[in-house]
Amino acid sequence: MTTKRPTIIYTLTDEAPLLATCSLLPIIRTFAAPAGIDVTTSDISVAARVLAEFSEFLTDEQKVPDTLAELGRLTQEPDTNIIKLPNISASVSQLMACVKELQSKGYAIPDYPEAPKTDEDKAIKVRYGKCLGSAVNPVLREGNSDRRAPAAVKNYAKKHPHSMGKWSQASRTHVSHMKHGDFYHGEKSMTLDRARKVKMELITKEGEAIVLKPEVALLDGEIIDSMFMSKKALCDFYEEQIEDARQSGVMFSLHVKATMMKVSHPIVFGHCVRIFYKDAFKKHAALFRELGVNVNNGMVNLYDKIANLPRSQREEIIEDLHACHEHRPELAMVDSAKGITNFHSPNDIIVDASMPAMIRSGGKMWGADGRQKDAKAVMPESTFARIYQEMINFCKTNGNFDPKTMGTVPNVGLMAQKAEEYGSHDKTFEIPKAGVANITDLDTGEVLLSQNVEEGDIWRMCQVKDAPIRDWVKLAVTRARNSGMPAVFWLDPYRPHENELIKKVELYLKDHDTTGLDIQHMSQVRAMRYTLERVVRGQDTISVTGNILRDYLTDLFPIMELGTSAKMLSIVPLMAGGGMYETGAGGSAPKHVQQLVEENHLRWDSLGEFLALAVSLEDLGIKEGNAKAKLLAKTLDEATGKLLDNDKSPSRKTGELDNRGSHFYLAMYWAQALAAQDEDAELKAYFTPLAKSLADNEAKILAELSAVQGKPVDIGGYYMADAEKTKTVMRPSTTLNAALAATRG
Ligand SMILES: NC(=O)C1=CN([C@@H]2O[C@H](COP(=O)(O)OP(=O)(O)OC[C@H]3O[C@@H](n4cnc5c(N)ncnc54)[C@H](OP(=O)(O)O)[C@@H]3O)[C@@H](O)[C@H]2O)C=CC1
Ligand SMILES: O=C(O)CCC(=O)C(=O)O
Ligand SMILES: [Mg+2]
Repeated sequence: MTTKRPTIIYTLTDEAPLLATCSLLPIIRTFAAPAGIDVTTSDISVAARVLAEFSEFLTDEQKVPDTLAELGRLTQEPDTNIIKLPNISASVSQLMACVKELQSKGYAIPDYPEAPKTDEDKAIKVRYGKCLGSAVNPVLREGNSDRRAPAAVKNYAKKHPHSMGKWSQASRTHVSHMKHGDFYHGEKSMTLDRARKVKMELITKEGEAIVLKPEVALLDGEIIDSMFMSKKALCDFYEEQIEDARQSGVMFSLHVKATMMKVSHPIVFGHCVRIFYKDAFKKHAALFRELGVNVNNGMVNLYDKIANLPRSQREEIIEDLHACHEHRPELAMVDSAKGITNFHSPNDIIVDASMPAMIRSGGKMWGADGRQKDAKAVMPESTFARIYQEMINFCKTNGNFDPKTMGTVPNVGLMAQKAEEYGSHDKTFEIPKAGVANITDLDTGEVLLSQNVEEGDIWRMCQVKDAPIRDWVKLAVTRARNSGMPAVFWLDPYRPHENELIKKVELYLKDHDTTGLDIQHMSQVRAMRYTLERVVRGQDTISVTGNILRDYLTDLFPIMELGTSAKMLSIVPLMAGGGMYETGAGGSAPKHVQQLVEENHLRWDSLGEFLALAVSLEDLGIKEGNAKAKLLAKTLDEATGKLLDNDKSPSRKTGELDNRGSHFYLAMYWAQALAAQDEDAELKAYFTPLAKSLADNEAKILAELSAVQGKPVDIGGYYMADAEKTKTVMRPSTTLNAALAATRG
């Protein structure tokens, strides 16, 4: 029998979370060691994934294993315990920047072929495609999602409410979505009567059969959907909305999720940009074609492509673009100081984070003049856009939410095994010719679902397997039971897919004892209204949702309740028995890196990591019968509570306590909690000296940590920072480093 040591796998990702890890990981290892727990790492950064993909271009010393594939495999093992930090879901421009940086560091990987001509280049583009967008989370999320604000965090937010912008009834901010011709309106759905293999095929009007996806293996009981977005309806919609914003004098902003919906949303984004600037695009059509301009990747792509043109030609284009603004509405800005608009890159405005930010600030977005103004938030797909309008209506009527009194809305999300739209990118196609798009049984030739499509329409197939649905229903019942909160399934009976889900939910609820539980299902808009009526009365309600709403609601409610989704507990009970603990529900905060590099201050809050680590340790303790791990979890929670009470979270301002300082306090409080307990004498003896040395040296350590702030630092890269340089920057307190080293012996 092998006696594998209990192991926590800590992911190394990108940007602010990776920087924070440099400081936090040595602390975690110091505390885990005496419980016999190994903390190993797994590098799943964009850079590591690119290098793993293009191994044959590298020297033997440069080659790295495919850690993401290995981690994905481990999610199938029952004792796996992963702490997953947010990672970059790269846009094309981010990927190209990453490639450039790696090449400059001597990695002879190929250029990203934006407009491939040869078969070889086409193959390279396909391989780079694997590193684009949300390429990590769907591989690891082999379980459904349980996201909530722990009681200590919620109570802290009630005591120390964050600022909220005022909502006025006169606000003209609103959401605009398509009323016809989008994915919602033409959706068809079915539950499979048996396992089948299907293909996705387009039969053109001329009778040509074009196989878009040769084979998808489907399981018995799986729900599949076929849906398309009409290009014409989308473009007409944009024309109307742009004109409506101009006439009514509100700013125009476009909100998509191009990271997760990496095939469809860049196309949806590109149409909007081309329509907005249509006169300039018409005038320069031939040149833009020749240059390979592709604004599906944002205006940044256009600016890059014209950068090397003769000055006069470049200036003429810029002038023509500017001239378009004269008869267009004002554009919402991502960074008004730098002149970066909402159209710069589809990944700058990511709907799950951008809409809550707008609602939190009273329905305002930034204008080019640096002022906050009302905006038309355009979200073409109507399926989920309506929830935001419902919340806006509520805020206009009732005023802004009050974090001091509002109830909490945890989420149970259907996510496992690439559920629903978020797993559809390999089954999403821009239709090359008008015709009929069929999902056809490969063996019998039976057409299961069929759509009439035109050239340029976006057609996709979504899947959700039966086992994840059963698991999701079970998780919802468990959470309702454990929390005592009502649980609402946000399911729209007018939507064919959700109608299929409702049947399954009703069936699988019967597998559980639901006596005394309040479990209902309602359409999204009603569910939002019902939940908000409770929220303002301080009542809590679990939202049980599909994959997209999981994503949207776990930023939306936390941002209202806690000011950020970084403070969420985000658990993925893996269906094979293991656990993945995501840290927070937000992303990798690129702006924080900029502040670190310019001013050596990292405002990233690792609360999400602290919470995830406690649950990971607790789970490991229970599964391995490791009492020391359980005690580490309990004392870590105490330390986290104390950190909140004593206000030792990072400040946004340079010169004040930052991420590294808050890690010091966590270590000190954790060591003190272990020194104070009497359940385990060994741990008490082990941590008492550390508790003492940290407390004795508090002032000295803080001085060392703050002395470095205020000056620029060099971490030797962005996508692949230099490990030694980063360590020097992120671990500047020799006293703290020595105390940790002395403890580990
Ligand atoms: N689980 C995952 O892997 C996820 C990854 N992403 C990826 O992250 C990147 C950035 O996405 P974006 O939409 O900008 O969202 P982010 O969540 O990264 O950022 C939004 C803002 O939230 C605040 N914030 C988020 N986390 C923290 C934290 N721990 N401490 C302090 N503040 C925090 C920051 O505000 P401020 O700047 O005001 O300090 C930040 O600018 C993208 O590549 C995206 O795809 C996004 C979501 C989840
Ligand atoms: O994987 C991504 O790109 C984003 C994930 C996300 O936003 C979420 O899970 O909340
Ligand atoms: Mg999200």
